Amino acid sequence: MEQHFDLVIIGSGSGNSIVDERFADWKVAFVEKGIGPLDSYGGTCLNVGCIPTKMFVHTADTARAPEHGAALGVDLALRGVDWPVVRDRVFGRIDPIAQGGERYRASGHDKVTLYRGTARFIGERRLTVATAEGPITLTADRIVVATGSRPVVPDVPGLDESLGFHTSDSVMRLEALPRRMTVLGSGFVATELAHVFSSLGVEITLIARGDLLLRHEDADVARRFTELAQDQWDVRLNRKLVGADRSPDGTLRLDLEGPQGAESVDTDELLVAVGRRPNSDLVDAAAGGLDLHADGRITVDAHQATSVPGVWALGDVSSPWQLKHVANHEARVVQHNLLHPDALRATDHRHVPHAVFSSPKIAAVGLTEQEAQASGRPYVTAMREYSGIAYGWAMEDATGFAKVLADPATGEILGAHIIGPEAPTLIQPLVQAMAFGLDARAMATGQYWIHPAMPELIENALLALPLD
Ligand SMILES: Cc1cc2nc3c(=O)[nH]c(=O)nc-3n(C[C@H](O)[C@H](O)[C@H](O)COP(=O)(O)OP(=O)(O)OC[C@H]3O[C@@H](n4cnc5c(N)ncnc54)[C@H](O)[C@@H]3O)c2cc1C
Ligand SMILES: NC(=O)c1ccc[n+]([C@@H]2O[C@H](COP(=O)([O-])OP(=O)(O)OC[C@H]3O[C@@H](n4cnc5c(N)ncnc54)[C@H](O)[C@@H]3O)[C@@H](O)[C@H]2O)c1
Repeated sequence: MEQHFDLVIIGSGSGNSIVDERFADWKVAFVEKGIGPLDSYGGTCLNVGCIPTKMFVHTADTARAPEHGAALGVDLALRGVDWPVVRDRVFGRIDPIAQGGERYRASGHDKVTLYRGTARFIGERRLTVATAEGPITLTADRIVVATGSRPVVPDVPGLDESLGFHTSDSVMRLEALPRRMTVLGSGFVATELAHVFSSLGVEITLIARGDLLLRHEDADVARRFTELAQDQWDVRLNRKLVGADRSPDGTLRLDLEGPQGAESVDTDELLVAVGRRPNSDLVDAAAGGLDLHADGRITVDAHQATSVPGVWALGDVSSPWQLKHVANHEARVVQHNLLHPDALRATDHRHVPHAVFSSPKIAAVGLTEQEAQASGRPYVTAMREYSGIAYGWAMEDATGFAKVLADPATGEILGAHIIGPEAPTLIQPLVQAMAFGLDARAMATGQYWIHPAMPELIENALLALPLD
């Protein structure tokens, strides 16, 4: 069977938000293969990414209250963690949203058809979809590829499906909390989920291949985070996983190579979190004539157009930033460009912020100091500790700081990095300043800063910049 459409959208994550009432006259098809253990509709962020992880992080932060209370003279005790209640609160909210989104797409509009199955290009603007009822061919004037990314599993002897390891797709739905969990990786997913499970009482061993965790952060931040992680978890730096095996009693044995030679770790569950690869292969982008980067991302121009006229791509499948706010922005640009082909809009990737919701939290925007150094442009930095502001005294925070980088001549803010409580919220005024061209001096002195609130940390860091 063959069907022709005005528009086909592949992937129901950020792609799902493109079609609104302005497309009412368009004949549209959505294609979604299903994600996570339940083959859910709605993509990574909703089902297996940002939203469940942050719901678990908030729970984990709450479980850590006794530790914070002790520093303040408040004697709290964690009496227990009811994992099924924790887990079912999260997915009891998320799963119905995914189901509702799918129902709406499947039956919400006469001119919209939802196909469940994997789409693959078989030519320019020509696809085959493997549905439960058999293959179907779709052709379209316009196609949006929003197929996202998936966890990478490194090629290590024994690390295959029969081992029973987890990725972020499955680990949040564990039947029961294990006594021990080993996390392979040292990036966003590894450090956020290590925080979640350790706060809920699981002994964490974290295996990193380098000597720093979160090594893409500003080096001062990555060093501070690595020190603090070593106080919480059994962190094995400079290690390589070379083998994995499960014994008959269920114990997983992981063989490592490190600075002291061979060693092994016994554990109950393994979480593999070593990065995500773009799903351009699943959609056979090359067969559709789409140009690819060496790392598999689909090549797009400033308007999110691919190398094939009429085909657009957005989000993790094409973006070097695997972040939901970036995918959302790109989806809005694609939406505009579909509706206004004669007045195309470009994406704005100038000041992309990110946050890591671990313990402690981290947030950043703009250049790291190592990037500023490599760029050769003049810069100055200033750093201020939470322990130097009144609210930091209130919290007894002894480890957090904010660091800012600026152009010494103009005061242009080049980068900002915060590690400590509420970092993802605290960074936002700096993102705004960079986006709207507010310089460091004007930002610090041209407005009131509520006393004694946490943003005084930013005010103090900006005031400390040695500008010309
Ligand atoms: C654990 C975790 C936590 C995260 N936390 C954050 C966070 O706090 N903040 C943040 O900004 N970002 C976070 N991210 C990243 C964020 O989730 C992604 O950047 C974002 O969801 C990407 O959106 P997308 O639309 O590109 O892809 P997706 O949302 O992944 O959508 C792609 C969809 O396409 C489908 N698909 C793939 N191939 C095909 C095919 N051939 N045919 C049909 N369907 C197909 C998939 O099943 C999927 O549903 C997190 C990611 C993970 C894994
Ligand atoms: N808060 C957030 O915004 C958030 C949270 C989670 C995920 N994400 C997005 O999802 C992406 C994927 O997350 P991630 O943590 O899987 O990837 P990542 O790129 O953040 O980190 C991967 C880590 O694995 C390490 N690594 C790579 N290969 C390895 C190997 N063979 N053995 C051991 N370590 C290895 C890398 O050195 C790196 O530290 C992130 O880059 C981010 O864009 C965002």
